[in-house]
Amino acid sequence: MKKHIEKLCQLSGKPSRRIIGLMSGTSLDGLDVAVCNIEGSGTETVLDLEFFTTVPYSDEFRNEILQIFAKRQIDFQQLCLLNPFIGSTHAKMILDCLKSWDIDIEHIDLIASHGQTVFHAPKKQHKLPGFPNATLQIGDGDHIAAKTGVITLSDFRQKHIAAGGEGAPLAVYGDHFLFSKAGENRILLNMGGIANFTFLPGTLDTTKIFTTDTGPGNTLLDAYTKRFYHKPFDENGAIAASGKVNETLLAALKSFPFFKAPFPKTTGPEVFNFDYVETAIQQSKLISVSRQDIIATLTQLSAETIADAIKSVMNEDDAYTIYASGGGAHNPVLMSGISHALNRPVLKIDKLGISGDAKEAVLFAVLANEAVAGEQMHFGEKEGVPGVSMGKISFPG
Ligand SMILES: Nc1ncnc2c1ncn2[C@@H]1O[C@H](COP(=O)(O)OP(=O)(O)OP(=O)(O)O)[C@@H](O)[C@H]1O
Ligand SMILES: CC(=O)N[C@H]1[C@@H]2OC[C@@H](O2)[C@@H](O)[C@@H]1O[C@H](C)C(=O)O
Repeated sequence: MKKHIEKLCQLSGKPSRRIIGLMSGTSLDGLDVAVCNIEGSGTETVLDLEFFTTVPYSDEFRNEILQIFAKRQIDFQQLCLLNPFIGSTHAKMILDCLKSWDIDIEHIDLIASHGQTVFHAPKKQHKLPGFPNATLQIGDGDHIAAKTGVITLSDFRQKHIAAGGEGAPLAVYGDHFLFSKAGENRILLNMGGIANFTFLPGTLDTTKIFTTDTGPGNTLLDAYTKRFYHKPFDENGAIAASGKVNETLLAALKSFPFFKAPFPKTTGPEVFNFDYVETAIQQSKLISVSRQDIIATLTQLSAETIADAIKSVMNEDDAYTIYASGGGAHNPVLMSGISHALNRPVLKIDKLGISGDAKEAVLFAVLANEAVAGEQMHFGEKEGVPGVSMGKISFPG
């Protein structure tokens, strides 16, 4: 409708936009909601993170998603129902947040919704000849736009795939626009369910920017902490700290093909799940491993595979600084494991003035800002960072 197109043009021309960024990641812990005021675009982007919270998912809501999450065989009706249900539930969560922050919805320009990843299948993983990289996020943006009355951008990953990428990691764009710094080589490490990092060269040469997933962040730790201790996660790494790394099991876990494949690559809980760990336990022919030793070993697995991935692009004597974000940055055992393996400190991204918990939600606000007001991006021809705008536009009426 013409009035919506006109509104979009007007938003595009504004000096700044107030955008809500939403992320619900592979940990299924809740919906991250970030109210951002964004000026400019590209490397001129200036971000003011006004409000942030994580709205926790109820057990019922999480269990509905878990029925189809990262599974090869599912009930198709469940997938169909969840697409509008997640969209409407996220819309309600946004409206509740705005109420609690005393923000009038009229003062929001755009909503940027990641949706819920339910399956991720890059070619390197599915290996089916003739089929492309694929990923699926649900929680349709039309439901968010219709329920909030705000133009909504969603489903960001499909364009990345259409332009030759694997649909992830997308953090690299926001990382470059917000955190590239002349004179400092930076590694921006995010540890959610899955871990990934962005390398930002201090030369600001965008063709040297690099990003990849590294493998598990917290997903295996969460799964085994729930199984053994009936707790959602290993708070502050306390269980890992009480156990001992089992080197035989660690070696079996690290011998998995994903870790041998070249970078960049992406992955998800489709690969890193109970089956993967149980297979490694059987291969190790261990008679018994205590539950705390399993948690300690899985924590070390995340730490070492993150460090190995960083070592694949950085030499030991290179000068660079690591800034960590995501829930894993709250786990001191994981953080010190990485620091030890790389022989350098791992700082929290909060040092750069942004909450590490908010970073991914902010990213989607930045991507929506780019789609509406950005110029062409140039990251060279290499794999993983196509210079394209992302996000589909849903009008409210
Ligand atoms: N205090 C803490 N101690 C240890 N781990 C923590 C702590 N707080 C959060 N975490 C971990 O962080 C996880 C949530 O991280 P985050 O919200 O960054 O993941 P996500 O965004 O869902 O995942 P992804 O980035 O893979 O999509 C929790 O499930 C838990 O494992
Ligand atoms: C398919 C998908 O949802 N991938 C997520 C997941 O969680 C972490 C890692 O795997 C990353 O590749 C990605 O999310 C972040 C936001 C990204 O695209 O940068």
